[in-house]
Amino acid sequence: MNSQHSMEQYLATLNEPQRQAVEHIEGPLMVIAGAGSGKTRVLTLRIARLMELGVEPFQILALTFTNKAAGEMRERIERIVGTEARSLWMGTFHSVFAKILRIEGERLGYSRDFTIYDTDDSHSLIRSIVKELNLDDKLYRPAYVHGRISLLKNSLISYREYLSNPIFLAEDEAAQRPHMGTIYKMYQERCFKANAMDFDDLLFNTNILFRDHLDVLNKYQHRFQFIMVDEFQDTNLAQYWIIRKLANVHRNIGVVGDDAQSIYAFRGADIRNILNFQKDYSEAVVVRLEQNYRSTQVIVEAANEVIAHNQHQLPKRVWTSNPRGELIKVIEAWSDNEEARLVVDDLQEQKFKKQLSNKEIAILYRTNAQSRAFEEALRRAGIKYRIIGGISFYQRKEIKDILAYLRLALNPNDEEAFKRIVNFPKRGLGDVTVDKVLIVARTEGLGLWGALKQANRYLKGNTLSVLEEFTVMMEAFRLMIQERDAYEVATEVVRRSGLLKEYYEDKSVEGIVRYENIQEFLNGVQAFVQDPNREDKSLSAFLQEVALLTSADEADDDQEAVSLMTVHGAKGLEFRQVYVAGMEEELFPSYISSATLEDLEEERRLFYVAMTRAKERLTLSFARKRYIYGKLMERTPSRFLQEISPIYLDWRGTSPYNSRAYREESDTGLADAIRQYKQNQSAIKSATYRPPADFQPSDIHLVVEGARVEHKKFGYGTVLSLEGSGDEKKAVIDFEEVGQKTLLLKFAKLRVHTNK
Ligand SMILES: Nc1ncnc2c1ncn2[C@@H]1O[C@H](COP(=O)(O)OP(=O)(O)OP(=O)(O)O)[C@@H](O)[C@H]1O
Ligand SMILES: [Mg+2]
Repeated sequence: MNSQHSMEQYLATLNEPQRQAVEHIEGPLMVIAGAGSGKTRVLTLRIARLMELGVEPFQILALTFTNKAAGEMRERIERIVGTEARSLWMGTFHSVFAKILRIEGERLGYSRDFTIYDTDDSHSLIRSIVKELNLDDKLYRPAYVHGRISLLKNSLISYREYLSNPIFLAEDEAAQRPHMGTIYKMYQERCFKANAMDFDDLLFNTNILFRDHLDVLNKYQHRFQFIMVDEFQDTNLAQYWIIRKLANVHRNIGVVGDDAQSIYAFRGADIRNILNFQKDYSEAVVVRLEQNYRSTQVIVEAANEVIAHNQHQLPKRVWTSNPRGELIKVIEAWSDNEEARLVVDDLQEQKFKKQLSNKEIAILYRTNAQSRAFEEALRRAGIKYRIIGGISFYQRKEIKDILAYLRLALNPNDEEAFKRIVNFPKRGLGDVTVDKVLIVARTEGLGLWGALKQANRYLKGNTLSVLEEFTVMMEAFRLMIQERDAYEVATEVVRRSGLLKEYYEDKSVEGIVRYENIQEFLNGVQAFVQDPNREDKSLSAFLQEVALLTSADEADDDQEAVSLMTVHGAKGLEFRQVYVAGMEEELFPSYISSATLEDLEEERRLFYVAMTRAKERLTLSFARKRYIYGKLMERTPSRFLQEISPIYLDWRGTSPYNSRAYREESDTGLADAIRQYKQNQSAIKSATYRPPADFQPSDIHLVVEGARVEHKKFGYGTVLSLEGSGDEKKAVIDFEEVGQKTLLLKFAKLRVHTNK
């Protein structure tokens, strides 16, 4: 009774097309609509309504962009229909189909405990294959080869198809990499032998499973009466085929997306899936949402203007009845560091003026490398922030070490895990021994575990006994897994493996941090097993969850922190205030992407995504000079800035001297900037005479009396005098912001204007 009431309340807030989509029951449905028009909301309410109409939660499959998005959606639905919502099949494509492959993977020859290889594992495997084949590792760089294999798999091209179709070979030959097919084949075979799947295999193998095992397909086709996909524009072929097959019986497939926000073509996402959908489901009800509920008029209209520059797009109108709102502020800085300072100045002012909390603010950038300057500026201002994406907790060395132990305990054929930890902590087992084991495993078809068990046939002496000790230990872990939960196993593994001792005894700063991280990791495993909503508390379930975390999943929403992330990571999210940094040519649009029209259009969609994350206020910033690979380079403002009419912009002109703030002396950030500009002007000018190596990070030989230097923390300064020599060399520096300091050059990491 209560719950129905709230469903009705929700329905009452919807506009007409939204209601039509929510109330749609049977048959295919496609909602293609602009940013902020309520697509995700419609999808959520439709699920709740279906459940209210009596559809069982396990009959509904909903695929989202991040696991976090799935969690949030589940919570919302729970508020309407109650705890039943927990039994919905919801998550990313990868996590849902990994779950199904755990259950059905034996059909394909994988055991239940298969490992999911992460990018590092894949790269390491490729590196060893390239080495074995004696190929040029510059030509066959792991990241490149992996990208190529990934794209092939996401386009459902197996290595067999690759090898039997001259088209692919011709492509790679043109790129002077004729051995790509051989590497692809070996890569797949090695993964299979190691009982491992990489990320792309989760989709690729699901397709094979459904193609070759009709009884399995049939089971899931009947189970999932309703299938829903958010962010449909970013599905690739492998994903499209999975849902197409699954929906074949009931044909209740509902997709929502926005072609203007398609930003994963580089990973094989294909907007044509939107067109295919209309072909495959000609009876589909197509709903268009045009009203944006998220952003101000200024933001909506400016975003429309930008995206209109793309030739390839479906015609679409987006409007809003929200207030007109503030103009889009453009911040122009002289350097990347100053850009960060000005942004943080503005952010502080806004926080104060509008009583914003940190979590209502986001700073977005095109590449992760841009985060450093913002982190520093925020830290200096004492503002809490969190980086979403970047190096995640689970990517840290010490955590990957524990995970490798746990993975190997669960899947004793996991070669990449084995290579990582067989000699860590140090046991005196060298590469030669490791290679021997792996060669026996491969050539005799024993698999890694078989080869380990028979080590006495091909090893002897101390090496043999150490390796046998290792094998016995892993065996003990293996037995434990069957009886104990993930937490009990993890604590035992951390202790017995010697990992805890290794880091406990390391009293360097890094060692202490690593030790703490291990504790933190164990806390995480404990929380996992204590979660009352979780039925499966096994190590296997835990490892699966960790392997499938997307970078956006790690954000902790309760935290009172400003969010820093790439634009890609911000998809689907919204914030009251958004800063988009680095609006410069060759950065946004990125250097690689301005090459072809198609790439440029993808960058423009990315910028459209960035702009439309903002609810109330949007700020765009760029720098006139920026360090690129350690060199200070001249920058040109992004063409995207020109694509917004001046009527939407608060751009204070190209010179800070013209600015209102300069005249009023009210904007401290800008006033600082101007001061610094004046002081640096001569240095910068002279520096441009010998581009591009005008700045030399931390070269102590260039620190001479009178030199202008920049310090990470203290900012700009002038060297007054020098003392001592060699490692003891110190400089007395007069910093503009913090005054005089004496620094030991060895540690100071100064950037020096050579001033020649
Ligand atoms: N009918 C409505 N009344 C009030 N608020 C709404 C309505 N529809 C959507 N909203 C709000 O508008 C915002 C955007 O909605 P939502 O995130 O569902 O849009 P979206 O189309 O999925 O956006 P994106 O394309 O960025 O993923 C949310 O804050 C949502 O709660
Ligand atoms: Mg959405």
